[in-house]
Amino acid sequence: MIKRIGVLTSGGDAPGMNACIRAVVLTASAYNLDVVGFDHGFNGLLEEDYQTLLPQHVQHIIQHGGTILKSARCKALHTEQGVIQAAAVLHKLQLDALLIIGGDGSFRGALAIAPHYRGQLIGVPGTIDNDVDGTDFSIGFATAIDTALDAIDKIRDTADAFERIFLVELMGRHSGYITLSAGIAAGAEQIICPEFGPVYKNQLSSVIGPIQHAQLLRGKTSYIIVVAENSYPGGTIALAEDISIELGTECRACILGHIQRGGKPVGADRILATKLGAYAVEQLTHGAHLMMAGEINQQAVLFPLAQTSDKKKQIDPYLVRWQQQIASD
Ligand SMILES: Nc1ncnc2c1ncn2[C@@H]1O[C@H](COP(=O)(O)OP(=O)(O)O)[C@@H](O)[C@H]1O
Ligand SMILES: O=P(O)(O)OC[C@H]1O[C@](O)(COP(=O)(O)O)[C@@H](O)[C@@H]1O
Repeated sequence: MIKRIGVLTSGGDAPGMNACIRAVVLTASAYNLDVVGFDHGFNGLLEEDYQTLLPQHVQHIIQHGGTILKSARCKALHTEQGVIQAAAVLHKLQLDALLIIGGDGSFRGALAIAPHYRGQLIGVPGTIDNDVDGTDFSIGFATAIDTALDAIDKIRDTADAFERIFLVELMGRHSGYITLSAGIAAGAEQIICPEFGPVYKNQLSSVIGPIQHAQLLRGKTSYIIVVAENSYPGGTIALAEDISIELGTECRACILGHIQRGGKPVGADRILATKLGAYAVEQLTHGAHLMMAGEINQQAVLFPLAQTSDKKKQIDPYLVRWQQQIASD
């Protein structure tokens, strides 16, 4: 029988985290559980920076981006002393469980605390990157795609008007999910992301060839390349400069950056966040431990936290093939 649970948001914030906190608090209240919210991710846990969360505290937050609990990365949790301290605080506050809304890094943090903690640990995937195994989508991904699309569509207007080549850099530290999805939905002519193989300096033929082909044989005037961050030595601005030199044509870069993390969550993220937040609390009452609450084929499922970090989550191979063989031709 659990009575008190803690909740925190950790790592890159994602639109829909507030909707998830709301679902956690409302569901916990329905099961007569007390909820304590830690501020600033694991930092709040280590520093005992927390607040009691009641249903009235989560009123009208479902539509807001960011997170009312704040998010952060926490260096101290990478140390043995840090994880022991985290477990000690959980025991001190008599918390029977901790619910972590974050990405695979945050779940590694939970796994590090586990050997020292007597209570239950459960994760809910919240990251725009959608790079967590064990769930079709993570909270925030759908909104980030729409935000990126809004920007890329606007860039298309000016690219068309000036007949320019544009590089648009999108987020995703280790995964091309955002880049592939936004690139497909925007009708980008070319996509550069880790899963498509590396692009090396001074070996730009794989990038330049398709541009020339599109210009000469297809009469393309504007040309948009979406690029995942960290895809090129020196970054996307350097890539734009190198392409300009090779082609002898102006090529501009636009770094979308943290704009992708903000904004009102779209409906799909609010629904996913509500479902997974509620499901995670219910599963805690059934004893779930070291699990992530994910969604596969529209079904809420539990998935071992230890396997969420495998970084093997595949981007859609059908869309990859279509993009490489048909759209980039
Ligand atoms: N191996 C680890 N051991 C302990 N804590 C970790 C570990 N990996 C990540 N964390 C904690 O989780 C936090 C968030 O992880 P990060 O990878 O930055 O974001 P995300 O959870 O969105 O993937 C880190 O700042 C750190 O506090
Ligand atoms: O805001 P920061 O610390 O610069 O981090 C940027 C990174 O965070 C993200 O937005 C989200 O990543 P996580 O959810 O894994 O933390 C990445 O796409 C990006 O590389």
